[in-house]
Amino acid sequence: HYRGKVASLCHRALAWALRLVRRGACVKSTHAFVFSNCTHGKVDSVLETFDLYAETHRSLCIGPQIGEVLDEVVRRVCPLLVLELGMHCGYSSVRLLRLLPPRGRLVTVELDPITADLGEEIILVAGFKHSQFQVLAHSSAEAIPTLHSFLESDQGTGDGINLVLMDHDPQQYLPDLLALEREELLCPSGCTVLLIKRNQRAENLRGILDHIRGRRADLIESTVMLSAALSP
Ligand SMILES: C[S@@+](CC[C@H](N)C(=O)[O-])C[C@H]1O[C@@H](n2cnc3c(N)ncnc32)[C@H](O)[C@@H]1O
Repeated sequence: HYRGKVASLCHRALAWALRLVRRGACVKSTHAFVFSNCTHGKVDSVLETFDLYAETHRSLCIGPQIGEVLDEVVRRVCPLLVLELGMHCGYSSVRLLRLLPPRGRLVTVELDPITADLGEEIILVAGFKHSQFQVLAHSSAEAIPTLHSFLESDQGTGDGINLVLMDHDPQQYLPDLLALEREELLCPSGCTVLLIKRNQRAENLRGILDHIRGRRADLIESTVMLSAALSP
């Protein structure tokens, strides 16, 4: 009489425990898999190993499908200075860095310090040097006001940020864009903002979309990504 119910309960408990374990282990296990299975110094191998991991494990990386949309935008904008909010394990950072022009630089922000360390190691494993990127282990709200001093010390990218990739906390997308504008960190001749749309409800992004439309920016919407070219 109770066998079916007990089996169903056990199944649900196991699924819950697995979800819990995978959620906790996600960053470390992604890092360990990529670190030990990719060819060090080969960018394509690093990205392919991330994709291989994501075939069998839960992964927060944007993955190849969104990655190709990102590549297309980076090739078009050819940015000298990119700001990434939400680095995680470094997948999108590596994707961005491999397409930057020789003088191009990436500043990437990650809230969790352990994740930030692991992501930074993966960027180095992919063959990039500290002269090409900077990891800030802070929340986006803390990091943005500090970017000024960082930009001023950077001769090649003095015009400001040309491309912003937001893939952190959707609740922060609008406050962070407003802070970037208030701090005058965006390139005065125009800046492209990419917003990753995961499973957020449409209303969570309504504020930032209204703001972008209010600026009469060119807004390109896809199911996975919103790209806005903010004019001066
Ligand atoms: C979806 S993951 C980013 C995935 C990454 N873009 C990739 O494709 O590899 C989101 C990351 O943003 C970080 N995060 C969340 N809120 C943040 C905030 N307010 N500031 C900075 N990072 C944040 C999380 O710790 C997490 O590592």
